[in-house]
Amino acid sequence: MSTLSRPTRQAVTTVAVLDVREVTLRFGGITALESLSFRAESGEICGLIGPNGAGKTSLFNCISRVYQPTSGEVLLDGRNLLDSPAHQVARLGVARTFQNLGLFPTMTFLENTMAGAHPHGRAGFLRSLLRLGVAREDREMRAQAFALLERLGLAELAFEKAADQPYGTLKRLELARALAGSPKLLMLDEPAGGLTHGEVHELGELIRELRDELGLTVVLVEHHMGMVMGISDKVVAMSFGKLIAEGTPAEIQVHPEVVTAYLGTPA
Ligand SMILES: Nc1ncnc2c1ncn2[C@@H]1O[C@H](COP(=O)(O)OP(=O)(O)OP(=O)(O)O)[C@@H](O)[C@H]1O
Repeated sequence: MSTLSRPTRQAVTTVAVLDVREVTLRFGGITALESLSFRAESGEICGLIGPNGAGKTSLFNCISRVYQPTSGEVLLDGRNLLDSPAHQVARLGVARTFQNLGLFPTMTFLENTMAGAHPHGRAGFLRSLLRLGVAREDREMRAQAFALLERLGLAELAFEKAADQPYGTLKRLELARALAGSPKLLMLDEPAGGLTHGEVHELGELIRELRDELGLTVVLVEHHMGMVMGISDKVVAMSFGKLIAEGTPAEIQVHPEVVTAYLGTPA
């Protein structure tokens, strides 16, 4: 009989894709975020809710390095994002959309989408100057951008300018632009804002499908409760810069502190 002992089960320590640790953000006398912590696990859609001024956008801005937290850490796959300069965050795998559409109106759908892929350009500055390898990379980027537009049902608009297109269409284009950077973490800032009821439902479905197809982890800031509760695996609720509750959509909807934060009175 073998003397080898049975393999012991190793302790499994999971590293969250996004791990926000005790983040505090102050603007002079205003505390926008106070010692806020939460995790988004791999493949999770994590909804972030809270009344106006709760600090949701400030938190987004800390994760995407627009703001420098006063203290705390923001880890992406275990690596502190705050150690990296803002311009490297996209390259590390973080992409975001904006409340007020961060698109270039005079550029075509294809060009706008390709703009999201630039952080991954491998040609390098010197090679770019010498035009070495740039043409091939450009072709690859165009093909990838076109495939994304196709996936989002925008292929027929590839050579149209973004200006004057319907808002719902531009929201999809912004999603294409964010995905062009091949992110692991996709941060969506009020994607349902300004959309019709039907468009919100479609967008929710699309976000879930893209999460599955591309293996994304998604953080979703949204006031549209139907969308948040419909597609999130987990919901994090904030009020006055603090986390007040964390749980499944069903748990959060009846959480007394969440109800109080929204209604202003205890449930
Ligand atoms: N650049 C800034 N300078 C000063 N105060 C700021 C700044 N950005 C945000 N704040 C303050 O921080 C707090 C949180 O604001 P934030 O915009 O993050 O909230 P929010 O939850 O995203 O709100 P909304 O749902 O209305 O977008 C507010 O009191 C806001 O006034």
